[in-house]
Amino acid sequence: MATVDPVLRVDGLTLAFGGVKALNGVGFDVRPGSITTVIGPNGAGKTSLFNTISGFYRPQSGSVFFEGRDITRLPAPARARLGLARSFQNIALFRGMSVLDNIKLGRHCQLKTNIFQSLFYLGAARREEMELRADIEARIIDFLEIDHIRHAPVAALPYGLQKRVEMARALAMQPRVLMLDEPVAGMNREETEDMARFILDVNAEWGVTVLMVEHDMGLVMDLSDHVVVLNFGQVIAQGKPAEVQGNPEVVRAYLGSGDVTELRERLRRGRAQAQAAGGANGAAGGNANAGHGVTPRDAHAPAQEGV
Ligand SMILES: Nc1ncnc2c1ncn2[C@@H]1O[C@H](COP(=O)(O)OP(=O)(O)OP(=O)(O)O)[C@@H](O)[C@H]1O
Repeated sequence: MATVDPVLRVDGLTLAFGGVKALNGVGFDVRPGSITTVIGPNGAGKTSLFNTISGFYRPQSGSVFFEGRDITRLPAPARARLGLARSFQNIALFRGMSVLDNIKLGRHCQLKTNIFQSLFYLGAARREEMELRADIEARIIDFLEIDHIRHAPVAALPYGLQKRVEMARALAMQPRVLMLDEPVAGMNREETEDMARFILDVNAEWGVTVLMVEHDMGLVMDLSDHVVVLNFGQVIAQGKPAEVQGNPEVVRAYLGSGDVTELRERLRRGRAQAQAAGGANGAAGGNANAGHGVTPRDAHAPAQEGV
């Protein structure tokens, strides 16, 4: 069977803060068109990894390849221009600006004209601005169902909508790889389901490869094609969701870290589902894939408690 070249390759990344090795020889491939998720207990190195891939941190050793090109030394904006866009764990929007203006800022990194020309609406800049506006309105705003808030200041929006606007801004960069840092952190159930649907649609309908960091294990299992598990700055397992879920080393890493919040949450969800089913089907309580209102990517894998 022919092998597919990875759209993103991380090779032997090492990053240290003083004596702390946040990343220690991290390597994995992201297949084009996939949803790949990085998980791991608190302090495992997930944020450091994201910051290194997107160009905010410079590793001491190792390389990042994007579509076969070594981008390890490229600054973050140049990576964004190549098609590597990201959102942040803590929302990084201009809160006083409208939704539309925030989204437009995302697209400016792709414009041939500079932002000052755009401001004064000169010649080609004006045409490009008009095309930009039409493109944004037609595609991204419609797609993310934020038409009704396009002129609202970001600060006035509920958290879930702000996260959606952040995703819209990242999409305005026309990425080939979209990096999402904890896309559903702090969201309620309904907001999480909406975001899960958008991630799946961005991937399936727009053909955008997704690389995300996420703690919500139900979402990870539902959405991911490939899961990479970090612990103490090293990849300790990777594979299909069901494979890593049942991996004893992964279970040990979560228990050993004392990071039992997620386990508690999974048990709580399981109990809630069992109650909702009226206790008629005891198996429902053990299925962490249920409850997100999306179809699991790894639909043929056995649903099991693991991580
Ligand atoms: N700027 C920094 N200065 C010093 N140490 C840091 C810095 N950033 C991260 N670290 C350390 O590097 C290690 C990895 O941290 P990182 O934030 O990447 O983990 P994480 O998996 O994202 O954690 P969490 O799930 O809690 O966000 C930790 O030991 C952390 O204390």
